[in-house]
Amino acid sequence: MAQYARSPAVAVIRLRNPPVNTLSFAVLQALEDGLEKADADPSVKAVMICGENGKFSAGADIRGFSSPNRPVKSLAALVSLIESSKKPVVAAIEGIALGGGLEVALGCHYRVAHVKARMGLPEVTLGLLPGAEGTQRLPRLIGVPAALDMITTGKHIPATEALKLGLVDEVVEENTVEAAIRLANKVIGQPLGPRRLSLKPVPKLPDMEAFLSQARVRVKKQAQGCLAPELCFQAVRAATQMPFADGVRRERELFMVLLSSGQARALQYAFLAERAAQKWTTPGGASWSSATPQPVRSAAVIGLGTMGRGIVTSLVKANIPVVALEQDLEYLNTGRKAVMLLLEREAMKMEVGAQTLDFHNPARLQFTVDFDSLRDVDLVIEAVFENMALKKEIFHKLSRICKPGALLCTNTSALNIDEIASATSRPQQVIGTHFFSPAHVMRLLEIIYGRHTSPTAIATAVQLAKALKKVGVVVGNCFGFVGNRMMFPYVQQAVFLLEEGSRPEAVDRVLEDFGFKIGPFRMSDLAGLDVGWRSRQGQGLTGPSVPAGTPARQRQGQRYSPLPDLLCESGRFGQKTGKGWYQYEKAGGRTATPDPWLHSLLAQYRDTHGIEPRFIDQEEILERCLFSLINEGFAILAEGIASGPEHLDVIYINGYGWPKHKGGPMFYASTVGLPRVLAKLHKYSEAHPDVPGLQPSAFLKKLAAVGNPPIKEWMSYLSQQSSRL
Ligand SMILES: CCC/C=C/C(=O)SCCNC(=O)CCNC(=O)[C@H](O)C(C)(C)COP(=O)([O-])OP(=O)([O-])OC[C@H]1O[C@@H](n2cnc3c(N)ncnc32)[C@H](O)[C@@H]1OP(=O)([O-])[O-]
Repeated sequence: MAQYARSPAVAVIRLRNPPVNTLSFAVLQALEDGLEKADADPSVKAVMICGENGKFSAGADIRGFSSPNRPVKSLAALVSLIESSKKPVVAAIEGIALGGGLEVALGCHYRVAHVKARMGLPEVTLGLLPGAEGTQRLPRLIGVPAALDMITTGKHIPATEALKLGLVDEVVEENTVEAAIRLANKVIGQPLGPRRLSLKPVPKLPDMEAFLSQARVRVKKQAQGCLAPELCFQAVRAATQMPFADGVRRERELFMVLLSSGQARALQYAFLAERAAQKWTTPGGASWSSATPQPVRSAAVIGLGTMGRGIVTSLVKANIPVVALEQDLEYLNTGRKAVMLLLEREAMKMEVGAQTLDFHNPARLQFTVDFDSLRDVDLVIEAVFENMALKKEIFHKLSRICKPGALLCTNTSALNIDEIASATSRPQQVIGTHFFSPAHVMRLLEIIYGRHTSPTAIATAVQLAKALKKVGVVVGNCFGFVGNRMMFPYVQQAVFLLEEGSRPEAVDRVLEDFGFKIGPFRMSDLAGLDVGWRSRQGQGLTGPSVPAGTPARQRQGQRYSPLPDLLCESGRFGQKTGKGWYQYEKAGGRTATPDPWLHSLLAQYRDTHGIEPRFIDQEEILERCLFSLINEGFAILAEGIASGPEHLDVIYINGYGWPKHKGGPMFYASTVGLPRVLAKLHKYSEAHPDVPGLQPSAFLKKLAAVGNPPIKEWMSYLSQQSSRL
């Protein structure tokens, strides 16, 4: 709703729709009523619009875009109504003015912002454009380069930058509403023509055409398959080429194209999925709504390898004092240098000096080899390499040394949390925190609870993720957890496709064209092929512990490909050795080139094993890789390892480079249609009966059988009994 009040000559209209004052129909209607009332009242000389609870508005309701009654046209009409008011209208921007919220403010004749307010037109990140005439007004106010930047990136800018750009007229540190009322009183009677943005010309550039053509190339490059940035560009270009009314018509046409696109639906789903994933529950009944986190005022990190360094950097950036521990002075010194380098770089990027991050202060960041220094910390993150015996030894020590109540986290990508916790006397405080490399950059944090992990421990880890500006997703304990478990069948299919006739570059191209940042073979080369090799050796799948007489391409009755093992046996570990599935310019090089050596290895391999190579088309590559990954996702949901498909999608978007405009693997499956996914899995599993990853999961079959329900209803078809935990 919008509340109407008076401050003698100024009518005050307050947008009220908690928590972020989205512009629902009711809010728009009340805003319109308020404007009409102010217009009709001769004692009102000016109007001030502000938001309830220190927030102006987060714009249109994202949940409303899929509704047939979406308020697109009425929002644009309302912005015009504000602008055409005969009495001056001032926006008092506190907290946020985003999307339609900022467009309302652009309709106002003046804007006053609080110094801590942020403004932006993030529609592009939702697959849309600012369709309430924002693409036409903003360039008139702040010029084409700045407007194009804001509209095509969707970035939020602070009030101080908004002031420099001319987006707001005043920035205040005290009460914004009072400052806006003061301004409203001051401008009573002044001509409004020059303040109406629709009447202003777009500021000229010396060579607008050249600027626009360069900008278009930049926008296309950054878009990575997303439609919205290009259409945002076209709408802004229209502002430079047409009168306001024609530009608005063009904006509306482009908006409708985007609104009906699958990409907009996927991106809006991804936004809401990220919020849904914060609402964790466990099959044991623990939940975000009842668990309370413990404060984390200090932390320790054990192990300063690649992961540990990134984790220390993240903690320092979040202003949490850290003790960094290594096993001996040599490792400690190497780790310290690397961490300092990372922090220097981060400080430069953040445009704050090392002094603000304060990492030279031993009270903020301390390096040690002494376990006793961990006595008083609130939380420890162990980040040594993946070795169960070593991790158990460390946790045993921690359980003796750390203060009661300290949260004990293990950074692992696959190891059993319960087994690690069994080495302590306090398994309720042990939890998995799976960071992704580089840990100070990647947004995902998989949070893995064990059999005994307490709800408080889970809530504390979730809170930590927030403090680190990461997306924490709570999942159950199983081999590979969610992300890597779904990745296994995907990579397995990619390798089987090579055996059958394809090449790494062909498989990668198909998945990169789909939208992945890198395909499975470039990803393996980047991560290092030796990691999986060691794990397979540990599982007895390769190496000397494989019993004599085991068929080369079979393990426990299932199809197995020794190809990755053969590469490792030749010392090809990927980028770090300059050779893997591709060749690189040097060890540590990053430019992947197809390798004739590998092609001839594949030919020889097929000869040796009597495989007749065949041409494999793009459809088969895509379906076998993606549908086997999705199939595993259904098994994970059925086992209660994750609370919903949104959790899996958030993990894939933020940790595995899944294209956000395709909404995540489970959302993608819902758009393909579950009966089709099922039929394809049936087809491929019939052709490859010895590959369990292609056999459709019972949950997928059930959902297809009940008529392909929408994704938000999937979990209601899961009976409680099927939960494994
Ligand atoms: C008409 C044509 C042109 C106009 C287009 C538009 O305006 S497009 C829109 C352009 N605007 C945007 O893209 C802004 C998108 N929003 C944001 O960027 C952030 O939410 C934030 C910065 C507003 C607050 O961040 P924060 O970390 O403080 O909090 P938080 O993120 O956890 O959110 C709290 C709750 O609010 C909910 N919610 C929030 N916004 C919307 C919304 N617009 N809609 C619906 N719901 C919204 C959110 O789901 C959550 O609900 P839950 O899960 O508790 O039920």
